[in-house]
Amino acid sequence: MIRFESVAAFDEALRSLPATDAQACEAAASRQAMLTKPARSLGRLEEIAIFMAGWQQRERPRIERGRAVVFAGNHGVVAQGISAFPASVTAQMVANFERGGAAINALAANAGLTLHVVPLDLDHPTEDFTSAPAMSEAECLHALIAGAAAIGDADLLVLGEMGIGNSTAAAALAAASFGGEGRDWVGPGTGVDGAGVSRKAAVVDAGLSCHGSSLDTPFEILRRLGGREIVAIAGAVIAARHARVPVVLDGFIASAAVAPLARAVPEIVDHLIAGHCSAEPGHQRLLDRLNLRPLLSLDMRLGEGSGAAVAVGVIRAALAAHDGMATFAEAGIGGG
Ligand SMILES: O=C(O)c1ccc[n+]([C@@H]2O[C@H](COP(=O)([O-])O)[C@@H](O)[C@H]2O)c1
Ligand SMILES: Cc1cc2nc[nH]c2cc1C
Repeated sequence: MIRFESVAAFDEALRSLPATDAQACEAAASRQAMLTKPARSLGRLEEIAIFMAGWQQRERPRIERGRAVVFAGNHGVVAQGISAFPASVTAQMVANFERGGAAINALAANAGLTLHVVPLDLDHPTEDFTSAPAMSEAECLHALIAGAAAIGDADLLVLGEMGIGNSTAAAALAAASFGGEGRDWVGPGTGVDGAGVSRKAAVVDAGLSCHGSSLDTPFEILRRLGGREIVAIAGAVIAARHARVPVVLDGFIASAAVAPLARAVPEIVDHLIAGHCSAEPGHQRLLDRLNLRPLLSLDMRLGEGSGAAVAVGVIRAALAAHDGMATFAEAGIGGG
């Protein structure tokens, strides 16, 4: 279990990532080649089965302990008028998750996932990143630890978030990690109008200029511009990697949590699947920078793990074909 007891421990965890199991990948690829279908005719379903085999270290991967985790956090930058909703909605939606009434409750159940909701100090929003670091070092480490602790004993992990204002923080993380200005990464989020989108761009630019050359390590980018739920996703991604647990990322904000990590260590994405491409305009660009190809593109822009949970249905389909199909030899079919 990864500890994140210090910034040095975080850096060490990020720089000592295990690789996929090449033997299990080879075994799964050989099995795919023997199944009763023209070579590669199941397209990305074949790649998914091989990906899952590598991380689960077995020729026939399974999803028996699929787990969705939704982290929630509040953001000081909401004071800048950058969301269509007030910060109070974060806690109200957490209560909705706990009562079972949100989209992710229905979609996690539909995908055969247990759902775990992790509210992170909602009564204490982060600082407004246009004038101060969003978090202290201790607060950022605490959020990383909460993320790592939430992975449980999953054999597939879905990561999502809830946090009014976090599409602005996500845009700032993307810009700090991959370059560009606020306007290259912002979008409507929960539904602000054109003037709101321009305000978001100015807020991101103000954050970038406030923190300037201090945005030089993954930890400092997360700490200065992120939020607790975003940092927790980063912690969960690193912890899952050390436990060799494949991860399905949700939308723009979940992807932005990985951006500071990927800038420094591009292979952090090797155990990640982008569940979908959200309608937030920066998401496709961000996925391109992360070198991730989304499974679905359904014009969703909800967050809370919803798009990733829908994508689990595709992953289950890939494993069902991989495990259940007959080989040419078993079926007595020649010429394959
Ligand atoms: O996942 C996405 O791509 C996505 C796109 C837009 C909005 N959201 C959700 O909406 C909230 C952030 O939007 P905003 O406008 O408050 O910054 C947060 O709770 C996210 O889960 C999520
Ligand atoms: C209602 C609502 C639900 C959400 N789920 C994730 N982000 C959200 C933002 C709002 C506003």
